Amino acid sequence: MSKVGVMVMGPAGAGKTTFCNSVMSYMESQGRTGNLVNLDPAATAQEYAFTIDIRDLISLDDVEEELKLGPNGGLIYCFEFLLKNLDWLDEQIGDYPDDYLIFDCPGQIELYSHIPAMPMLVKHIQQQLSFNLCCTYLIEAPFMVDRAKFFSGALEAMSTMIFMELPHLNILSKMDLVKDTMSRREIRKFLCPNPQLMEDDEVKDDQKDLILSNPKYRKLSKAIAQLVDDFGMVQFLPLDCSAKDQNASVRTIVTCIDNITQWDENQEPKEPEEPEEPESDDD
Ligand SMILES: Nc1nc2c(ncn2[C@@H]2O[C@H](COP(=O)(O)OP(=O)(O)OP(=O)(O)O)[C@@H](O)[C@H]2O)c(=O)[nH]1
Repeated sequence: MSKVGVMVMGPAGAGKTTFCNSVMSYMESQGRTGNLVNLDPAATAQEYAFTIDIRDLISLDDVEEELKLGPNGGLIYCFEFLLKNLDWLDEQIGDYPDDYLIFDCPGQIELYSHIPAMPMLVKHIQQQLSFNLCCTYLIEAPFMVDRAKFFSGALEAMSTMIFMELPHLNILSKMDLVKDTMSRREIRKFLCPNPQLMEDDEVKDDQKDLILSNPKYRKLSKAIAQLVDDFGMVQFLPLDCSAKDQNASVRTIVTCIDNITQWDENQEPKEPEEPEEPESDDD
């Protein structure tokens, strides 16, 4: 039996909730059971019901109203409140020998870059609740319309990977929206990119002034591309949740998650080890 958790992270509107629903639908089609955990205190209604919902503990609306905080300050307050009430989360998660939790996270990227609440939560779920966790980081494919933006997105994903210290999968979401602006062949280069990509980038009209007046621009972009490549983490998996056969789109991703988290439905639960008898002084 396995306890597996998938943290679904990424900027606002990247398609995290849609992806969570697609994973649930795929798992259903495979006769598997997953549970959705909503960690977004500002979430709205969605397709699959949340099994665990942070809004049952605290909601952003209440925090904004009672403490007069804005949406970002309110979100951070909600996470700090959750960290002070981890026994609530423990109780909600329960102590099942076998569990597959999909955590739908908020879209504020400061949670993934420097605010310690999210890594602290991750450590608690890993260490106190014994879940094998992995992070999926979604970035919208249509934003990657040029290579400089692509590498900037890759840096953002890399920063999350370093901050969370979790096995990490990058996902290019909304692949269906790419076909109007860039051919599929073009975007496929980004799935497994290398610094050479910066060499043959077209200079777009609206960037010409910037580039011509600042020759350091491309040099800097190339240096960043090299850095991302040196880290060797820049592979992206494509995702298209609008596809008729959504299951096909998430199958590869779920298989990767299963491999990373060592999910195994057939594994027998381990017998708890007998504590060793302390040696008697008489011996
Ligand atoms: N065309 C297309 N649209 C998508 C896809 N995935 C999500 N969307 C749309 O993108 C919008 C945002 O999707 P969400 O799943 O709510 O994104 P999110 O990352 O959870 O958003 P926040 O919770 O606000 O951060 C919605 O209108 C979705 O229908 C996709 O694969 N293709």
